[in-house]
Amino acid sequence: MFGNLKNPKDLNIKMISVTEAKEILSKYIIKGQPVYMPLEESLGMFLAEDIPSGYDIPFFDNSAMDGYAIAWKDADNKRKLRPETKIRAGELEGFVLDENEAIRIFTGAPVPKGADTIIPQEWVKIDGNTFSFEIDKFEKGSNLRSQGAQNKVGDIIALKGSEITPGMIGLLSSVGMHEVRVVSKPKVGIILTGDELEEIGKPLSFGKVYNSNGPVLKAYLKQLGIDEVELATALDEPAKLQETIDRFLEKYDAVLISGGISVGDYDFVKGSLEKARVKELFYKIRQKPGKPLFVGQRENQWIFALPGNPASTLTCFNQYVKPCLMAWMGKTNVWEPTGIYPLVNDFIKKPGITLFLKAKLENGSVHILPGQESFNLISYGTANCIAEIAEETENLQAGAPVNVYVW
Ligand SMILES: Nc1nc2c(c(=O)[nH]1)N[C@H]1C(S)=C(S)[C@@H](COP(=O)(O)OP(=O)(O)OC[C@H]3O[C@@H](n4cnc5c(N)ncnc54)[C@H](O)[C@@H]3O)O[C@H]1N2
Ligand code: MOO
Repeated sequence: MFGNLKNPKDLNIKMISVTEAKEILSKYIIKGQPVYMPLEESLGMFLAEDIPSGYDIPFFDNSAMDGYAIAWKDADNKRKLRPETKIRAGELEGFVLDENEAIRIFTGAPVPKGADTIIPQEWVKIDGNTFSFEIDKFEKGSNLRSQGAQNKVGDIIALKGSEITPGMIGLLSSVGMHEVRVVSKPKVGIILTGDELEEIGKPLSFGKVYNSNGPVLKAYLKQLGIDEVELATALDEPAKLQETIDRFLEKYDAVLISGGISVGDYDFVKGSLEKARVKELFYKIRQKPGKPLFVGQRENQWIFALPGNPASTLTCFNQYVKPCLMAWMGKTNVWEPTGIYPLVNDFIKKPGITLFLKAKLENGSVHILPGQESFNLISYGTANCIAEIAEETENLQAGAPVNVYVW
């Protein structure tokens, strides 16, 4: 009877495309609040403002080498060494170079007034108080780090929306910042529904399945730097589920629900969300896995009801939850794939549905992994990305470019 069914459009069920879903979400983006954070605790967050430097950096002309400070003169490689003076890093006294003089200096030390070039000690000959060096190896300004060479006072050194990486922490530390204004992270509640769920640690019995979605979602949030997370399990029982959803909506900026969002007699999530006054943005996307994804909002909260099949939960998090939470935290360009890479093998597909496939990106090529069914987690250990085969695409030949989203 269903032998001629070609694609989900034929089912006359209202479903939107992946592109439409992402357009809707980008229109309804919710942003976190600017907050002050100690710099050392801000790793992975995003700047809420442009950062001007409070100083010229370097703050003073200083030596890039252990050697000798001189004033450059073409065709003159001899100077008189000032024997009693050594300028070291951290030196507070301001020295002045005399005419035709060389002064001993070390890396990071302030350059004496009048000097403009540093000759490293390897290229120097000292004979009594006579200093000479290999002039053809250098030019005026060699090995001198000028005041303001990194940035001038008032220069914008980091832009709003930039991620606080270890490198960014270094840059902001170099201008003396110990606190930054970043965008707050969301607090996230996860509800795992299903009478069949068994907690890890207990033996598995007939009819049960280990709750793998909980650990996946928690780990994914941790990877995004989101650590205020509470997990709860809920049986497929409307009153209890409603109580858990209502309680989580009181506490969390984003509520992720796994399972119970399809059309079965024990799928109560959608009804519970309606009762909780969650405004639906969409329900069901022409994609596999993850077709019955529900996304809604209430006040400034995100609600994602992720289809319970493990591959659906993982894909929907990667494609929709992650970008929305990253946008909340102040990241820009959240919808961009990591890149476009060629397929290693041919791939057979019918048009009318987008496929998200667990894959391995290796040496610039995409291997689609075996075991793509929605229940099957076998590829999770080796996959490092999700490959997107677009809705309109039909069969693909090896070498065809596809969008790739690294975890
Ligand atoms: N008649 C129809 N049935 C189904 C349809 C449909 O269109 N018509 N859609 C199928 C698709 S596609 C998906 S995806 C699933 C989504 O179902 P639910 O979101 O209601 O999820 P559940 O039924 O609760 O569970 C589905 C599956 O996943 C396992 N599961 C659930 N939670 C977890 C967890 N935390 N860890 C590991 N595994 C979990 C659960 O045992 C089920 O096997 O609906 C199809 N049905
Ligand atoms: O959308 Mo379901 O994800 O095919 O299992």
